[in-house]
Amino acid sequence: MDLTVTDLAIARGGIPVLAHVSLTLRPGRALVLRGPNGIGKTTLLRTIAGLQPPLAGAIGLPAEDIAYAGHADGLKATLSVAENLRFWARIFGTGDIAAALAAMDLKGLADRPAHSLSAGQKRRLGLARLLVTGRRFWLLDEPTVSLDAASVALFAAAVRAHLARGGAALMATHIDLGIAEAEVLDLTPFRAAPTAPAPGGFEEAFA
Ligand SMILES: Nc1ncnc2c1ncn2[C@@H]1O[C@H](COP(=O)(O)OP(=O)(O)OP(=O)(O)O)[C@@H](O)[C@H]1O
Repeated sequence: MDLTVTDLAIARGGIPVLAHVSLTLRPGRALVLRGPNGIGKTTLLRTIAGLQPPLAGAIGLPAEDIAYAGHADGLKATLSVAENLRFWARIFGTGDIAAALAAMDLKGLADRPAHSLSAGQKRRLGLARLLVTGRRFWLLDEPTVSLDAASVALFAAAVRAHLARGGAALMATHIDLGIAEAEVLDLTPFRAAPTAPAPGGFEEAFA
């Protein structure tokens, strides 16, 4: 089954951000969302992940097929790296954390409490969590923030392996991940038209 977005209109803080966005993401494919700061990449990902409703349009894919990794890493600070992954593996009904530890080079940190990790190590753990979800459609918001070059390469390899297994990835990122087969969607043309000012102007509207 594909992830389909049809004629989507979305808002943030009550203000329309994007309109008429349509896209299709097929298993085995990656799509990179591009556009200037504030265009609405995060808002689009949050909407597709089911974290906020769209203003209009349709999203064709059950939320249970989606794993979302946003800006917050969502780690349990007092649990170790391995315990964090086991926790998520249980939530998602999967078992094996060894492959996730290996994929993001976390074996040597497995017993360290999450709160003691560096920013990049925390990010690697957050991304390793994707691997234990067992979900096919990954929605990733700036996944490489804080990662060094070696970790970006590890992450790109994990995404490629996911695609090869029939997974798919929709990613907002400003950097080139080196995933040559990824398609790019520039959201700039979909910027929503500014809303009309209220009759009587600002002062009347807020009087
Ligand atoms: N919590 C919020 N409340 C109200 N408005 C917000 C909030 N977060 C973001 N916005 C606004 O919503 C619009 C879209 O923001 P969004 O974060 O989706 O953009 P983005 O393309 O992901 O940006 P960036 O590249 O800077 O991460 C922007 O105009 C932004 O100022």
